[in-house]
Amino acid sequence: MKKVIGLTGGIASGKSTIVDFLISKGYAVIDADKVVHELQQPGGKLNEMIRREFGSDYFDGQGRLLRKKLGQLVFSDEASRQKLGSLQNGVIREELYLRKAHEIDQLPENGVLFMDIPLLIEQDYDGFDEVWLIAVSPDEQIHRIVERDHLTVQEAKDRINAQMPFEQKKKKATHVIDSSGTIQETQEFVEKLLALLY
Ligand SMILES: CC(C)(COP(=O)(O)OP(=O)(O)OC[C@H]1O[C@@H](n2cnc3c(N)ncnc32)[C@H](O)[C@@H]1O)[C@@H](O)C(=O)NCCC(=O)NCCS
Ligand SMILES: Nc1ncnc2c1ncn2[C@@H]1O[C@H](COP(=O)(O)OP(=O)(O)OP(=O)(O)O)[C@@H](O)[C@H]1O
Repeated sequence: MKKVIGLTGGIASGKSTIVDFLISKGYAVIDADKVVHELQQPGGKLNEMIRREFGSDYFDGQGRLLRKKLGQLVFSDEASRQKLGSLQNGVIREELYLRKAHEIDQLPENGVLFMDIPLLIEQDYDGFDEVWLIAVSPDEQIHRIVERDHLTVQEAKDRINAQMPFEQKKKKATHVIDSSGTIQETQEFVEKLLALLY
């Protein structure tokens, strides 16, 4: 039987790192952040919608969305975040379900599709055989965000606070992946979960 696994976790919990590992193992993966970025680029379904709502200050001369700039606005102002959500969420959801149907069609019998969706639990995405939730402490998230994205501690906290706390998300997860150790340790644990799938 084909399976679809949802992969989720807070910001900088290690989703992309696990996705890279799954791809290296030959698994099919839909990465929601990448899909959103495609939809936001010139010609994408969201590009013009965002320009109309937020103005051309958020675009460069080639019509590309200045994501960092829009991120600074929406993660420091809840009303703007909600406005962006009302604008984008329906289009994103529709695109993700379309791609999911397409990828499932391509899967071999007993194949597994992963969907990395950061807001999977917050936004009630469904239709998964399992949901894998990555665990990381807020302190570690702040540390990683500051290191990786060169944001201030306050900016890191704003992003974390825009998401549902781990304890609440845990209720909806079938498996929890601890990412507080080394990347290798996380990968070894993921290997164990993969082995349980068959
Ligand atoms: C605000 C935007 C332009 C910032 O772009 P940027 O390149 O700086 O960040 P990126 O898209 O890579 O997201 C990084 C992480 O931020 C978190 N995040 C993104 N959007 C949100 C949000 N609305 N609420 C809470 N956390 C969010 C996620 O953990 C995500 O993995 C962009 O994140 C966006 O359009 N977000 C809303 C779309 C969305 O819901 N994305 C999540 C996919 S389900
Ligand atoms: N055990 C671990 N497992 C996964 N990532 C780790 C681990 N230890 C450190 N990291 C680091 O944490 C940082 C964040 O990882 P990654 O970019 O994969 O997170 P993410 O959840 O995809 O982030 P975002 O929500 O911003 O898209 C990276 O710099 C990664 O190298």
